[in-house]
Amino acid sequence: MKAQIVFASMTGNNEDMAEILEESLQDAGFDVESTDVSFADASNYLNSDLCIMVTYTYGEGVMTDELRDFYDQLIELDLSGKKFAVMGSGDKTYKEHYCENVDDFEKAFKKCGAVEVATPVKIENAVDDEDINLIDQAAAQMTEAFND
Ligand SMILES: Cc1cc2nc3c(=O)[nH]c(=O)nc-3n(C[C@H](O)[C@H](O)[C@H](O)COP(=O)(O)O)c2cc1C
Repeated sequence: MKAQIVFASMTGNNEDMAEILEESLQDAGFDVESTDVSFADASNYLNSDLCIMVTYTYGEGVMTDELRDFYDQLIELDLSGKKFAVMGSGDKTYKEHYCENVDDFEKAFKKCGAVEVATPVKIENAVDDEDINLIDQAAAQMTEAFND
């Protein structure tokens, strides 16, 4: 099974999440490709069974230009028959905007016809041991979805 992870990260927290998820999925037998959103083309999701977005949220939920460009590509795709998951790191001091771009991508994948196979993981800032458990649990849910 092929998994495509796209991550958006400025200071490394979301990149760390993506790396942990990548390892976890590889251990479960997935063939994983992980790409920085700056270099990613959303159409790559068409070649994978599991589509994953790991994203920051900056600017009180307003997407950065690179995230918006990627989002605009994604929203045009037909991802019927694909499975998806989203996760990200944000900061609760931004209150109602906490991890808002994670929610934006969750809605976008649903609009594209993909089926969500893991509970979104939202963590605060840097990854700690508890967060690693959450990411691993989400990876287990993703894996389970292919065993049904
Ligand atoms: C200027 C600025 C704006 C931010 N806006 C938000 C926000 O709206 N919502 C949120 O959850 N976190 C917000 N954050 C926190 C970052 O998303 C958080 O630190 C995250 O871990 C950064 O991820 P990265 O290290 O992958 O870039 C903001 C941080 C900065 C510096």
